[in-house]
Amino acid sequence: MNIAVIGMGYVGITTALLFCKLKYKVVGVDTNASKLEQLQKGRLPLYEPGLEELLNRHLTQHTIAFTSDIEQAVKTCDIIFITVGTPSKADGFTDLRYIKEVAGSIGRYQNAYKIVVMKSTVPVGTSEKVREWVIENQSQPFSVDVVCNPEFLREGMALYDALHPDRIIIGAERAEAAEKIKYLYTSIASPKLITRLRTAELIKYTANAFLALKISYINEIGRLCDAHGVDVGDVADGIGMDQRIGRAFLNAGIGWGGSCFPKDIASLMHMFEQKNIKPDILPAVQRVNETQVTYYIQRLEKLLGGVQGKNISVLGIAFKPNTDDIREAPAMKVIQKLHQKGAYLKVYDPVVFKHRQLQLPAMVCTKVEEAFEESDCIFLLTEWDSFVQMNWEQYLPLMKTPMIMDGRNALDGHALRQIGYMYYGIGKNEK
Ligand SMILES: NC(=O)c1ccc[n+]([C@@H]2O[C@H](COP(=O)([O-])OP(=O)(O)OC[C@H]3O[C@@H](n4cnc5c(N)ncnc54)[C@H](O)[C@@H]3O)[C@@H](O)[C@H]2O)c1
Ligand SMILES: O=c1ccn([C@@H]2O[C@H](COP(=O)(O)OP(=O)(O)O[C@H]3O[C@H](CO)[C@@H](O)[C@H](O)[C@H]3O)[C@@H](O)[C@H]2O)c(=O)[nH]1
Repeated sequence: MNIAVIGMGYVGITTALLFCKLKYKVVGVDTNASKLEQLQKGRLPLYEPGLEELLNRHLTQHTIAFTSDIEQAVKTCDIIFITVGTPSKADGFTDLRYIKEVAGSIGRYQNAYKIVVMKSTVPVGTSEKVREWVIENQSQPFSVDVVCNPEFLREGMALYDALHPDRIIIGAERAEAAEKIKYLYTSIASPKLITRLRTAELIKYTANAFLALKISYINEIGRLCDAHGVDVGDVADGIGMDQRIGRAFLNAGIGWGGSCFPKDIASLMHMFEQKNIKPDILPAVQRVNETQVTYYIQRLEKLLGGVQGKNISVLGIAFKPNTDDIREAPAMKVIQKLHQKGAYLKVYDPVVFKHRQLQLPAMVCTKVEEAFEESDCIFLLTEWDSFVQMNWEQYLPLMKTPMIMDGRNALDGHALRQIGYMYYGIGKNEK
């Protein structure tokens, strides 16, 4: 059985390599020539641990190929995964233009029965539309099934999550099509839920919104912890021991970002609005996240007696560790806001600037020590292991004012205070 994966981003590359690992022959399709060229040479066009080795293994074994020729891919593959982007516009409207384009091509070049699998995150009802868009473009009638198999991988953990998902959701209108997709995953031991198309689409959004809700909730509780001198990490540990709640996604900090939570919550709200239902919880989840950045900056202003003219150094710009992705990264918002307030900014990230050239109102450091030199405050915004584990003591003498604002509550405040730093987090009031 041959598999085509259309859209070589985080999800597409991971999906393609997963199925190679599961012993299928895969062709990866994209419209971006430079991405394809890199992939063909065994280079990953993004930073994601573990994927490049797997890519090279399967290129050597000829079990993976890359092409811009969607016609050939459609004609030679029985199962076609769609993994193109589904960005949301400012009003939450999900831009389905890439999905529609691909569905049109599938219809145009269809030469036999195909199963089209939606791995891209799409609003309720889209998979049904995809089937219509395929059929509309067919030159002669061929049968087609559309299955929704949402992806739950986390960036930075993509390969592990693809191999060990908590669950595999398969939405379909025809049981035979669902069974065929379930069969692809036979060697993955995770529970598999077969459900309706629309249900599968909604499960994806609801899961992301719930995870963001957990984070916003603990961040709001963190503010109350500050008012009472209570440690939010201890509260999270205590409530997380209740199996009905769980400890995951209760790490307080600067808030959630990335390519998924912000756009998926906006899309989910839009789905409510389209049906004239007013969501109450989702706007609050967004609001806490937006005001969390302001809360940190106000705290910093208070501690430094204003930030104008102060040297502030940001450590970490990726939206989370182990990725070079800066989409909706809280660090970007912090940099813009501090710049507007007249702070002099430096920024260091161990990975991002090796892969991306960015226009920032900040000096980009090539070594971590440059960030400490003459700085009034180190603002940690991505909890890379290299930051958590580094020898902070050796950099202290380089600073003008030895202050750390820990935007991820990731450092050992007690140890840092002992070596002479003024250390602050949010809701971080450990004994
Ligand atoms: N990034 C994640 O961690 C993640 C996790 C789960 C689900 N998702 C969802 O998966 C989808 C893809 O996300 P991503 O981050 O991998 O996207 P991405 O933006 O990194 O990559 C999308 C790729 O699709 C390609 N593309 C666009 N139009 C095309 C066309 N007509 N034909 C062929 N290729 C085309 C682009 O060139 C790009 O390489 C989105 O719906 C997203 O919400 C993402
Ligand atoms: O306790 C926590 C956990 C996460 N975050 C932040 O939340 C954001 C998202 O983190 P994470 O979920 O680990 O990363 P993503 O790669 O965006 O993955 C999410 O979005 C993907 C795309 O839809 C889904 O597939 C995943 O299941 C879902 O976890 C990041 O800014 C994190 O720093 C916190 O602030 N506190």
